[in-house]
Amino acid sequence: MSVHDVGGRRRFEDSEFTLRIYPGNIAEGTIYCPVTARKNTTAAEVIEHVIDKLQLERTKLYVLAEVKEFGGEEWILNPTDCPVQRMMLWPRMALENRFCGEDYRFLLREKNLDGSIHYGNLQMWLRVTEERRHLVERGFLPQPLQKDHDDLCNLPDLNEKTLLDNLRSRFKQEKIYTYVGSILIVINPFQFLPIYNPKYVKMYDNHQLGKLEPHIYAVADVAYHAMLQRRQNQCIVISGESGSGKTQSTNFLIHHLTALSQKGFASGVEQIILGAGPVLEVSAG
Ligand SMILES: Nc1ncnc2c1ncn2[C@@H]1O[C@H](COP(=O)(O)OP(=O)(O)OP(=O)(O)O)[C@@H](O)[C@H]1O
Repeated sequence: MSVHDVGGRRRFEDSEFTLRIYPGNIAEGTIYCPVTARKNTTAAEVIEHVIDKLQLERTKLYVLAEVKEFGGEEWILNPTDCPVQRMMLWPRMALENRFCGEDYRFLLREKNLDGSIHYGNLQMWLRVTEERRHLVERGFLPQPLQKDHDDLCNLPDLNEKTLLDNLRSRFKQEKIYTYVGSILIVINPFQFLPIYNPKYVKMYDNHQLGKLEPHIYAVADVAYHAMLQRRQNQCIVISGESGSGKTQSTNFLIHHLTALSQKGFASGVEQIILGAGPVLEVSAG
C-alpha cells in the first residue's frame, strides 16, 4: 500500500458529513436537526449532539432509527452503530438530492421504560412532510432542486449557470446526452455505460426525436430515416476537443446506422467503415 493510499484513506476517515435527524413529535416545530459526523461517529454520539442542540430532556432514553421506505420499517441503530456508514449505503439519489430521496432518513425515537420503542405513525410522518412543504413555500427552507431538462431549449431561465448546472445534474445521473433542439451534447463519461446494446438499437428505431431520453442512436436514427424519406444525403457534424469522444461517438453512430440498414451485420460493412476511421484520421492529421 502506498503512502498516498494511507493518506487518502485517512482523509476519508476524517471527512465530515452532515446527518439530518428528524425528531418528529419529540421536538415540535423542528423538522430536522443537522449534525456533523465522521465515518466513525457512533449513534450514541449523534444522539448526544441532538439532545444538546434541541435541548431535549436528558431523563429520557433516545435511539436513532433508519428508515428506507416511506411509512416502512424502522431499523433501530445500536448505540455503537455508525450512522454515516449506514448512510453511505443509501442510493446516490437519496444522498445528493434529499428532496427526491425523502424516504431515506434517520429518525429520533424515544425509548419507553420497558425498553420498547415509542413509535410514531404514518400520520405524524405526513404532518412533518406537510409542515416542511409549507416552510419551503414561505421561503424558510430552500426550494427542492428542479427536475433536470433533457433539452436545454426547455430551460425556463437560460444562462451559463443554469445550463452547466443542468448538464452537471444529468451527468451525475449517468445521463451523458442532452439535446439543444436537434443538436446533441455529449459529455465523455470515461467509463462504459450499458446504453448501447441491441435493446437500445431497437428502442430508438424509427422514433421521433425528443420522445425518448437523448441518445446518439436517436441522432443516427433521424438521419437514417430522413435519408430514406427525402432521398437526400445526410450529414452529421461531430465536433469537440481532443479526447472528448468524437471517435467513440462516430463508432456508435456507424453501429446504429449499420444495424438499421440490416445489411451491416451480414456484410461486415460496419467493420469496414470502422476500419477506415484510423486511416482517415492519420491522413487528415
Ligand atoms: N460514450 C462514451 N462512453 C464511454 N467512454 C467514452 C465515450 N466517449 C469517449 N469515451 C472514452 O474517451 C476516450 C477518448 O475518446 P475518443 O478517442 O473518442 O476522443 P476523440 O475526441 O476522438 O479524441 P481525438 O480528437 O484526440 O482523436 C475513449 O478512448 C473512451 O475511453
